[in-house]
Amino acid sequence: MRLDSVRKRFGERCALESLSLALAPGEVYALLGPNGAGKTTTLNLILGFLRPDAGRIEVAGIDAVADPLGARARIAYLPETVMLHPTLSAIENLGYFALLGGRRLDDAQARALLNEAGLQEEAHARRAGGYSKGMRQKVGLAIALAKDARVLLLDEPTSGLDASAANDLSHGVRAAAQRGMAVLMATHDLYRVKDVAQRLGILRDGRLLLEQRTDRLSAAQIEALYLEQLSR
Ligand SMILES: Nc1ncnc2c1ncn2[C@@H]1O[C@H](COP(=O)(O)OP(=O)(O)OP(=O)(O)O)[C@@H](O)[C@H]1O
Repeated sequence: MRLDSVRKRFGERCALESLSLALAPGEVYALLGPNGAGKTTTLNLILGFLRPDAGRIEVAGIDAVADPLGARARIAYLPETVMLHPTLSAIENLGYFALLGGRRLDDAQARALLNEAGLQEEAHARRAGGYSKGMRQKVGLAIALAKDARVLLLDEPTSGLDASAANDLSHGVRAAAQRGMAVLMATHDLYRVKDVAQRLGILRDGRLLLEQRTDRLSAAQIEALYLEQLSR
């Protein structure tokens, strides 16, 4: 997936100014930035919910501006808040949403995906109405994995989750990358970036200030780098 010199304005306000990003299959990229930096706008442009004013967006070789539906068919998306049918179980929710996407799952396939996304076995057949936010996010990730997409987009996937749920979800995100998906994750969770992502980018006022590999950085160094960039 790649973005080349993408610009997006809302009236006078410039949400993105010449943003270029390239992600390889199997790579997890953490997009960091303060509120209003342009992270959600970036995801909405890739999803085709917004049109750029300038620049190119390519998803799995498809021009996402000219063919947003074609691109979206190759994208799985996990929003910050996952909506599930409260009276259906995780297995039933997953089966329902996978079917909407054209894929019929049997019970074993559904359970395997829920395990991969980190949802504990005892919750698989329970009604989703009683789930915590972390459990709903995990079902959302399983739904995303079921789509067999080339690109996975996540918007603040661990916001509001406890450490254990956030850790399980991070594990599921890595599993998605191991399947060969290019994963772009907008996040404020600086301490988890190193565990999940191979690269990070820091966005502020619609500009990418810095891109860096995470392997040689500690979590504390990532936080220091972030704060230093934002104080400039
Ligand atoms: N539909 C819209 N109409 C007008 N302005 C918008 C719209 N969507 C976003 N913006 C503006 O564009 C800028 C980028 O917003 P965006 O939501 O992409 O930031 P963000 O990095 O996702 O922030 P957060 O961390 O709070 O989710 C902000 O200044 C925002 O007010």
